Amino acid sequence: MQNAIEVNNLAKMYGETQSLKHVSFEVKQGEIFGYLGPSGSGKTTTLKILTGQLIQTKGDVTVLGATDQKLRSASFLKEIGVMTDNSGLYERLTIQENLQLFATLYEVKQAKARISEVLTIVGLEQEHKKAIKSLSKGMRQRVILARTLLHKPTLLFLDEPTAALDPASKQHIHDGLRELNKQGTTIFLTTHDMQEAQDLCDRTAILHEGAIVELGNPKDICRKYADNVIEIELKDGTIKQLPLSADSAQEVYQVLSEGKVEAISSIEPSLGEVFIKLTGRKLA
Ligand SMILES: Nc1ncnc2c1ncn2[C@@H]1O[C@H](COP(=O)(O)OP(=O)(O)OP(=O)(O)O)[C@@H](O)[C@H]1O
Repeated sequence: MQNAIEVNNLAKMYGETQSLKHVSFEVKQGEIFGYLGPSGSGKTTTLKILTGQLIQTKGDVTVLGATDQKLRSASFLKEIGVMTDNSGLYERLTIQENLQLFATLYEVKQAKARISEVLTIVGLEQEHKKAIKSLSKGMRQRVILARTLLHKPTLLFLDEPTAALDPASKQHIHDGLRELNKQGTTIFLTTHDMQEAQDLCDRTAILHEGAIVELGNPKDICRKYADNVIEIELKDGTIKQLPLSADSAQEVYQVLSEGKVEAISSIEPSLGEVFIKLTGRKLA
């Protein structure tokens, strides 16, 4: 199957500032791909190049088979959905009226039914009569996501979709994204929230100062940086750390057969800890 996104040796200069350096990765059809990095690492720059809003200095980008000028064509824009923090909602109108307006603009067929579908995906079907001005930040974000979905994009770009949202609102957005993904939508999302990446993404790229420093499944990345140590918690509260090797087998067998074990776990760093290890930088 053709990849949804292919990026080869991508570089971007803003005057003298190099914001991307030789970035290469691909996103498979049907994946949720997380593009992680701290502020200023180049996430938005990449997203803008992939969605035809910015032209790269060097390198090749193919999105849904489109390259160069085609990334700015109407037919390409119909295939993708782009969600940024730029709201553009009409404050005095209701959720339903806002979506109706955008459905007309996008020439969405059977708009009423589609609006009902997207509201169900974001969990706002009961709230459709509420005015935008009465909504919380999290609910507004869900309306923006619903608007992004109206024209049934097969590939969705999300720029920090849950930044500054409370945990319950984050959860609603995550549930909506999982549902969309289940229906076949490929999702590319930027975030500096490592927990979000760990919970949601099939694969993630970690970006640092314009370069990818790690790429893979979040669990595999964490395992790669694990210290290969297992921790045994005994019923008397003692904690033993043993190397994950054949030499530890006898000791593990002994405590297990004596019925002393409360829990055995492997010690793996979180994605956030891996990031700090790789770059020496903390995330927000
Ligand atoms: N229009 C611009 N002109 C000059 N420099 C820019 C411009 N846009 C971005 N940059 C620089 O390029 C680098 C990458 O910026 P970018 O916005 O892509 O990072 P980011 O990872 O999305 O950050 P954030 O999480 O804060 O949005 C930064 O050093 C930034 O200052």
